Amino acid sequence: ARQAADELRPQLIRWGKEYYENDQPSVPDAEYDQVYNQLVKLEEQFPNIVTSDSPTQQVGGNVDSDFTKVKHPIPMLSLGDVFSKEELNNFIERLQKEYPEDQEFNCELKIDGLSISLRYENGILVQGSTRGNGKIGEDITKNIKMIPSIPQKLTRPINIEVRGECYMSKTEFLKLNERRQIDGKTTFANPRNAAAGSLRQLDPKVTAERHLSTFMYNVADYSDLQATTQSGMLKELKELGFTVDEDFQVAYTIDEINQYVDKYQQQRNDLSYGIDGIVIKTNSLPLQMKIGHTVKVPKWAIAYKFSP
Ligand SMILES: COc1nc2nc(N)nc(N)c2nc1C
Repeated sequence: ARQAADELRPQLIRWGKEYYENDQPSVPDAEYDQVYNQLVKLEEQFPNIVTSDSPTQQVGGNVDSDFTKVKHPIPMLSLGDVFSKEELNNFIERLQKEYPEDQEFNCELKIDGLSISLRYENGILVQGSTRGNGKIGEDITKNIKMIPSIPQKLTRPINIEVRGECYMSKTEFLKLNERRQIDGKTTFANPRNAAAGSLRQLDPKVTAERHLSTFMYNVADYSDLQATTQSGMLKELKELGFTVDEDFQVAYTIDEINQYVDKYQQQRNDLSYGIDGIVIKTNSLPLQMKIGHTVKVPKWAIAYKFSP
């Protein structure tokens, strides 16, 4: 097992660097996920083979030296993921076994973009950053200001840190790659890499011409919000001026969750942007706080990943 893990780890670290730092991965996400989960299972079986540099011990991503660094006051976590309905059901059942009061879930589309964090003081946008390694991100404030869907000023003068996904629509992606082909440049493998490459630009003018979009879905510090549920928080973010993916839906049973998953598994190709799965979250915000998170992921949320 140790020998197997010693082979998997460096490969995942190399792939991780390609994906997070150069936005040009050499393998499809599904292959990375599959090898990553092999390592997770090995480490679960033989905990003593876990090393501190193992990709399972840190949120992916690094910080490019060209950008000013930003320390996230509240770490930006990633999400645990499952790849089958059976695993999804197990996750929900385990959660409800530990927290019987957890009977209401918010189902959301998992946009295939890159995570960003936006900080507002008295309702004014003061900083935008990438997730980086979860604790330290890159300051991309100048680029963030070039994205039309990101409000420079909120409808209420509050202090808030909002997290979400920056993505490129399928049509923008195709147009960009066509242009790059004509200019004899390399093309992007998928919209996620195109969005990452466009956002992590040193020249904000380049970001401006890439027509990026955003959906905000989480709040790091929601002390100034009235909402007490995830679904209510999304509505409040919309009122504040953010763009929110309106496809979210509250579910009260595992069947309703599965119906939502099936619905968007079918509609996936008709959406104007790429999604790589569904995120199911405990809807009660106080309960989210009570359930908490591991060093890497919230324990009140799970990502159901679509097979490619
Ligand atoms: C609570 O943390 C998260 N929530 C999310 N929600 C949606 N809808 N999509 C995501 N990609 C996402 N990612 C993270 C880390």
